[in-house]
Amino acid sequence: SVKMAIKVAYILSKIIHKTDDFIPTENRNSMVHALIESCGLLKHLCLVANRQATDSELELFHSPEYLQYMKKYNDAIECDDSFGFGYDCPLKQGIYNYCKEVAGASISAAKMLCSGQFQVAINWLGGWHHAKRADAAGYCYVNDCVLAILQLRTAYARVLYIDLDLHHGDGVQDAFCGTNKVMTFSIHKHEPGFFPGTGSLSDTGFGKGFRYSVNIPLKDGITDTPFVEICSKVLNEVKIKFDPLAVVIQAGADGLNEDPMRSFNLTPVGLSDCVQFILKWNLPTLILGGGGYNEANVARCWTKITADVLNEELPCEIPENQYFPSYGPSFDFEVVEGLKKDRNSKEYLKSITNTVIDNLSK
Ligand SMILES: CC1(C)CN(C2CCCC2)C(=O)N1c1ccccc1/C=C/C(=O)NO
Ligand SMILES: [Zn+2]
Repeated sequence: SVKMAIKVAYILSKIIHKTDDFIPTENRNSMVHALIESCGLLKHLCLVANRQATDSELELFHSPEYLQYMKKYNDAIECDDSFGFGYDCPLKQGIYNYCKEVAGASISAAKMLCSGQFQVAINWLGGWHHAKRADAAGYCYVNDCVLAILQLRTAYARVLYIDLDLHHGDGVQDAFCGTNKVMTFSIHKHEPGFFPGTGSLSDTGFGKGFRYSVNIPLKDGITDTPFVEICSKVLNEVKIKFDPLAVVIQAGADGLNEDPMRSFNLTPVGLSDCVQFILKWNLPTLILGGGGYNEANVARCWTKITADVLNEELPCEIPENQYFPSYGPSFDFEVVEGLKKDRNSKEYLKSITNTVIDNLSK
């Protein structure tokens, strides 16, 4: 089928290397951008210089005390464990500037969609879905997903949030669990003791938001085909029932094979197929990053998603770029499908699909 060329906004940060300091990886965000650039994709994108979020923009979701605490420690080098900081979320110098940069990028991307000038906006620096109003969690300090959704809600009456990360998008679900203007859909690993522990089948929202939280809890080992199949089946029902006017996709890549999380057997093809299924709706769509700790595979995945959004071909091999050695020994774009045992039986997948679709039709 002939695909129309669509206008795609891509948020550029001048301090992208600084954002790498706040994820437990080496140069991840810089590698993503360098690979996208070396594949010649920037000329097809509308590059938007990032603008840091203001304090008042961050306060649209986060508590002033929480932000004040981060501001205070922005220049310091020690911290205590209040507000969720401490082991999982070390407070580092520049933390507040990092939050403003990342949140600003997701808000800027959302603003591009509100202007009606773009069909898709991409911010690979964003996707930090665990952060709470006054609590850092799961290595997330500012919930840029929530701030982007709030921005989209100024122009769109109903916004759908879709979380493809290995982990449950709890911070976003909590933020909107009481409203029927934002539906949150999250497909994730759900096993005893696996972070954050929420997002079970019975986790469907409260009050006015009842049945506006959709959760697909999975076991280890799922592969591309059943992942794409369950996503498209349930999202098809979500589209009919909720009739969204804008969409936010968190494309966290820690479900890929060879990720240190060692959980799912996904490849970039599976994640990109999910994104393509959603883009067929022709709705204003914001694409964010998220988890993903095998830097080279995250870069391969998000570069493939960017190329597929543009309907542009990828080169066969990894082009010369600053981080070329990280792509050895294959030096190509392929991430092979994992061989871990798939603990999601056909019966299990069928039963959760039916339950979720039943919930949607009540
Ligand atoms: C500290 C990191 C983020 C990294 N990591 C692994 C991967 C590579 C080295 C250890 C984790 O398990 N983490 C976490 C620790 C505590 C709670 C949550 C997470 C991850 C959240 C996430 O990805 N959400 O989408
Ligand atoms: Zn994750």
